[in-house]
Amino acid sequence: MTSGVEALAALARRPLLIVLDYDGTLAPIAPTPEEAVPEAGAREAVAALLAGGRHLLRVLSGRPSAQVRAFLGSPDLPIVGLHGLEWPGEALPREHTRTVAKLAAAVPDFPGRRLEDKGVTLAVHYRATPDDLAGDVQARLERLPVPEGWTLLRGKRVVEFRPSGANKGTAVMRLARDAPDHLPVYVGDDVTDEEAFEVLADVGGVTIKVGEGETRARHRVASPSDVVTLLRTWANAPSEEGEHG
Ligand SMILES: O=P(O)(O)OC[C@H]1O[C@H](O[C@H]2O[C@H](CO)[C@@H](O)[C@H](O)[C@H]2O)[C@H](O)[C@@H](O)[C@@H]1O
Repeated sequence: MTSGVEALAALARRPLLIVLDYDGTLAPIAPTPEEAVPEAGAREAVAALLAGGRHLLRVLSGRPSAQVRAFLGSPDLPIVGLHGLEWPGEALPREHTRTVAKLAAAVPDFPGRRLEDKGVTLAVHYRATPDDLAGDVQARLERLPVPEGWTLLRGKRVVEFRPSGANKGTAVMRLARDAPDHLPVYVGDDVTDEEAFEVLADVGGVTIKVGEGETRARHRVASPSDVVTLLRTWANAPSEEGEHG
């Protein structure tokens, strides 16, 4: 395990496929989803990498892609949303609406409860739940029946019901297959990002965990601020031939 931005700077001598999570990676965790604005400099660093054209950049988020786009701008940035269920130019699976409604009806009330119905998944947030109740609330949520063919995800003060199959691991592998001449790099901070870390490690990709906590990633940076520094560094790095861009 390496730590810090310096150890990762030289990677950009090769063309990279940079796949970024959003919450906790490009934006500090905030009290509500609406308040999770990008880290200072993140929008500019994303734009610089896209403009440079040497590296490929993708965002892979649990959010609907439109929310991420609203935060980041950059209309040309490809965004895969909903943990790999939503792909640019492809229709969303619509057969899950009734299951999501049933799941929402089964979620017990608790202080600070917030349901986020994303159409094909359901997130149950408990960030606004008092700390002394959060452990019990999490345990109750994790005991809810999970429909056949669905998976319960654990995240930062959130649990999420999602159809099985698509996940950040399968999504990052699809992105990597579509860019065989680029070294895949995945940067993320949360439990769902571990799915991407696991599969990328198996194919020689670079895996970077943001923040503390156990991880399968091989590298670590401390914060979204470090992620911005890293993206800037890569945007300005010389290529193997010693040229910029
Ligand atoms: O895959 P990501 O881009 O990291 O998205 C994961 C979830 O992020 C959001 O929730 C988390 O961030 C919120 C804002 O910082 C925070 O309030 C919440 O407690 C976190 O769980 C988003 O609301 C979810 O839809 C995403 O799945």
